[in-house]
Amino acid sequence: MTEYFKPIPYALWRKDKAAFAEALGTSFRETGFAVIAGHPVDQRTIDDNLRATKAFFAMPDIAKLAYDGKAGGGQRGYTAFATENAKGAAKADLKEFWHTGRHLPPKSPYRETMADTPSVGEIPDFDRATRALFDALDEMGRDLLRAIALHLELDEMWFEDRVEMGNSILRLLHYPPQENPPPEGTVRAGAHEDINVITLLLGAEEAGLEVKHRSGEWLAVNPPPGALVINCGDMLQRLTAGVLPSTTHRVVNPAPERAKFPRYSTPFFLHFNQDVVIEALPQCVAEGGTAQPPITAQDYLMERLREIGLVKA
Ligand SMILES: O=C(O)CCC(=O)C(=O)O
Ligand SMILES: [Fe+2]
Repeated sequence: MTEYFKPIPYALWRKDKAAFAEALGTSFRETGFAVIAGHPVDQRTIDDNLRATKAFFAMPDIAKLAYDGKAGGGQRGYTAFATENAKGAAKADLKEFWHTGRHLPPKSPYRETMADTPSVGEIPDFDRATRALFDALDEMGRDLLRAIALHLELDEMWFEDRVEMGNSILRLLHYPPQENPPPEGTVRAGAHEDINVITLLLGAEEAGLEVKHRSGEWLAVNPPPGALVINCGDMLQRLTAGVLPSTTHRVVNPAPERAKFPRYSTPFFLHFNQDVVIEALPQCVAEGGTAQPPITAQDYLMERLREIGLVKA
């Protein structure tokens, strides 16, 4: 049987760039996903963020709703339980979440489309801990993009100035325990694709994440402790004319013996700068990919947010 999601050691990137790029590219082409072992994000940064996350979601609804991000399409702050739905799905997901966005300099032109993240006064370490994890994953994401660039026969730094002010988002996710069976047909996260360039996901050790292989089979992703899951989003798929697929994935409800446990996971959605034009790479078209018309990252994001119910049409 093919061994999917075999952890790729991050240390290989330091030792042999070509070998790492090849391993990452092969995994992405096959499943749209990869698992990275020995990632460089400091455990303390992860632990502090998780502590802040748990403290936030433990607050009463009324306190959380003071940070409601609805007016801004849920791109910053809090989105309440059962609000977001997967594209085309009738039922909302059994999750609540928080979004931290990029911290922009006061005069940045990107302020027009990228809002500030609200500060959470009730939890003294919240702003610092979430910002620290945002920055660590932003840095690691840029490093991974260098490997992806090599795989795509681009200059290693090709992505660098296209993502440095990207509208990236750190999502703190809370899937509450399911002590009573949830309503028929509802799941923790319905089948969907991510909108962005790449996603770096922490916290998928608690079971539930499944990836739809092109054979139609749902594959469970069970990263070992300390590993990080990464996947291609729609923007990378569009850039590569489908050569690197943005694979459908979901989070299924827990098995009965885990139903009393919550699930906390933390995807970092790495985005392009809003004004980047996403246009199919000729080398990907040449190898059989299907090009779509060029579109700016901002226009594409708005189109997709309408589809998932975060921005009303
Ligand atoms: O919670 C997870 O493991 C995955 C979450 C996810 O796919 C998403 O929020 O886009
Ligand atoms: Fe996702």
